[in-house]
Amino acid sequence: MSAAPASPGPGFIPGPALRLQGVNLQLGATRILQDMDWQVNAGEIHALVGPNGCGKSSLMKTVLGMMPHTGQITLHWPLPAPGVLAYVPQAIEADRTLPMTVQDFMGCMLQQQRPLYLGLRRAVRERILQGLERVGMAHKASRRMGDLSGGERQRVLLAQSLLPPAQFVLLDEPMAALDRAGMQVFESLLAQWRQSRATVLWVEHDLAAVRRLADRVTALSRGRLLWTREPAALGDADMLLQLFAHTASPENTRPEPQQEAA
Ligand SMILES: Nc1ncnc2c1ncn2[C@@H]1O[C@H](COP(=O)(O)OP(=O)(O)OP(=O)(O)O)[C@@H](O)[C@H]1O
Repeated sequence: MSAAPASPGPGFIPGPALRLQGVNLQLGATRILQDMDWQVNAGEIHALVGPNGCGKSSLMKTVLGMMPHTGQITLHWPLPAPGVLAYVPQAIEADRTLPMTVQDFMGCMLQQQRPLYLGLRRAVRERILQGLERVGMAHKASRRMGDLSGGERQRVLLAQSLLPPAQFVLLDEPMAALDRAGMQVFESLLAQWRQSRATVLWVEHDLAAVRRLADRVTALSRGRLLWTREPAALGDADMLLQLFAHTASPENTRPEPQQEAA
């Protein structure tokens, strides 16, 4: 069962609705996304599921405008001025030798109006610490990014998505490296986004979590949209078999090489 939507808090700007029409993405000879017509409602937590390599992250990057797609992608913001978008990528690599602390990283994300080597303004530093506090990472603010564990890095990625508060949130496997306490933190963030009526697009492999926490779920297979349903549909064994029995890879548009004659 999906969690019952909490009533929105006062003063929140709701998130946008998202619409894709005839979206295709081809990189080199590989068709990554094919003929995507899809809609995400304003203010819903919408999960994207499917086998490895089926195109979930590519779809998310396409929505973010990071991919050379064809077709139309529209965000219907409820206010005349666009709001804030937050993105938690699947992973970031941090060079251990790079002297960039967690606090510096958060400062870059906040785009304060002066170079980092001049230091963070006190007000910015306080906001950063509040964000890190929210994910249990305030005590690591002075650690180098390259020295963090995978789960710690994931928590910092979640922290940067909180500043400033966003109305459209894109999460690519945000629970992948989290321990049990980290998962609870993530669930509380989801509840916060729900409360503020943010639109959340959430790529996830943990189908039990999706069933429990999402409002709707879309399944992808080999770069195509398979279905959009209520999360309870994930309890249907036949549906899951249909989804995961497929091989994951998108289609290669190049013809297979011919066997040479003996
Ligand atoms: N830059 C690229 N050039 C060519 N192919 C790419 C590129 N980026 C991704 N792909 C291919 O696109 C397909 C979809 O990748 P994508 O990362 O979107 O899958 P995914 O569903 O998010 O997988 P996972 O669950 O493993 O994270 C994969 O087969 C991948 O190899």
